Amino acid sequence: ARTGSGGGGGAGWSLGRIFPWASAWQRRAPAGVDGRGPAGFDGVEVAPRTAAVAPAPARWAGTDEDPGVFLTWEDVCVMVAGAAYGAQPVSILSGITGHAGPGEVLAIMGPSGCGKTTLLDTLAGRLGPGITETGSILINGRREKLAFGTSAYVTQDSVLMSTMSVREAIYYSAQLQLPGTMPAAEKRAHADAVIREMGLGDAMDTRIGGRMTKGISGGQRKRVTICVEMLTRPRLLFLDEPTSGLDSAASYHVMSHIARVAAREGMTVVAAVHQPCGDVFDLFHRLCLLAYGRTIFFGPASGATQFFTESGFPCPPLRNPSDHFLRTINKDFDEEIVESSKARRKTAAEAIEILTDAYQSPAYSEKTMDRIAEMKGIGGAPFRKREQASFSTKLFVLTRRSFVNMHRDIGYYWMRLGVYLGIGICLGTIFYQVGHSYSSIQARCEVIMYTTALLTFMAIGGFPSFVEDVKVAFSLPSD
Ligand SMILES: Nc1ncnc2c1ncn2[C@@H]1O[C@H](COP(=O)(O)OP(=O)(O)OP(=O)(O)O)[C@@H](O)[C@H]1O
Repeated sequence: ARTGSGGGGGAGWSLGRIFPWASAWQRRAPAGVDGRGPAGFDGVEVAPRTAAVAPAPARWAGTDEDPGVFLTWEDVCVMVAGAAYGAQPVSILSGITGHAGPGEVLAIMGPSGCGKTTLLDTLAGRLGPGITETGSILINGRREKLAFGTSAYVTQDSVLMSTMSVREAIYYSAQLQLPGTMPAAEKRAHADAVIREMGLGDAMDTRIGGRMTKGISGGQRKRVTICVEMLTRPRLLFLDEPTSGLDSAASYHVMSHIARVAAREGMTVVAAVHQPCGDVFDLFHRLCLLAYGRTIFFGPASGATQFFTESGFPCPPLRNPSDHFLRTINKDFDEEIVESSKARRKTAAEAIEILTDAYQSPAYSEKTMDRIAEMKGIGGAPFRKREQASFSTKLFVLTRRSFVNMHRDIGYYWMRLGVYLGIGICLGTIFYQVGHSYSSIQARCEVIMYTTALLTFMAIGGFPSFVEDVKVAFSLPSD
């Protein structure tokens, strides 16, 4: 199997050669981790969390200068203005507290609409206008806006250029995001490795496609988006529904790869996940379970089952624990009655109250607060902006990509070319041999006016492509 981007020793090239900033990580990583490199996606068996993704300290030992990203948030509340004019603001999140550290995967779970994406957006500093937040969100104990290349966000809806192939989409991103000093061949090798790690080897040359043209599947699109964001090996990675649209095997391989990279390189991963299967759930180090904007549970993922059992909602035998958690706390469907070990069966609304109160007990919430206090004392130097492509490289790559995109888009380029030719022939024949008399001055002015007006109006036809370009530009990590 081909080794991955951080493969190190066993690979023909090393992470340190590609990412100068990563050499220190590589040196620190234990031989067993480094020498192996991430297994390919295709059919390679990956051991569960206990073996393949050990807790962070075993893999990642930060230094004073580079302790990794310790993200803490306390009492985070998010309010959004009501839809009607003058309506009261609506609370989306209230009093959310938690933490995530290097080498760990934190899963945010909860019923649909509970506030998972809002929490991710809040932590990533991406809340839109009209939404207000309160509370304290700190990185290594200080307020810090992470510099370019330090954090990445995989959104729920992937924004990709429909005319590009998988390989091209990732190559162009690699050219834009990776350091200008890195040779083009290494960028390509790194992009190829990341593509294979995500199990996209067979779809490399397939067109991404969009609404009008069929291309890769929804699950493959998701993986392409993850590839694009993981190219720079960010220190903090936010993932919104990384496994949506994937079958259980693909979900497991994608998440296990992310967890392995996190453990090896000290990456902090915060992922909003809908309905993980048992194997995927086992990959999570920590779980933040939300219901209707409130915390139901925050702590080691392996401790959630015990928490539910102690609170009177044991997981029935042969049921996936994550299914059990979500069924217990989903009150969208009134008829749902959850099974409780206590005498009376409970409604989901009652279950949520019981679990929320149970989580406030010192055994659970105080542990979280203690860990947050520890993380706030980590300190370390602010994260430096990572090197990226030069202005001239960006200009060249973006111009080239734009031309490739335009000439492949029949509606944008070829049809308009046909229309221009038609208009040219019409105007040419109408105003053929207008002569040089005084009356021809008027005819010449008309030609200029028609040509200018038509060119202006025809330019509007390019607007949809421009909008697509803008979306892609905004989805890329900003400088
Ligand atoms: N800008 C907004 N204006 C009004 N309500 C909003 C806004 N953003 C989010 N909400 C509401 O906040 C709640 C949480 O939304 P969010 O997208 O965070 O949920 P989610 O848990 O990610 O859902 P899903 O799993 O279905 O993606 C929802 O009820 C949603 O309707």
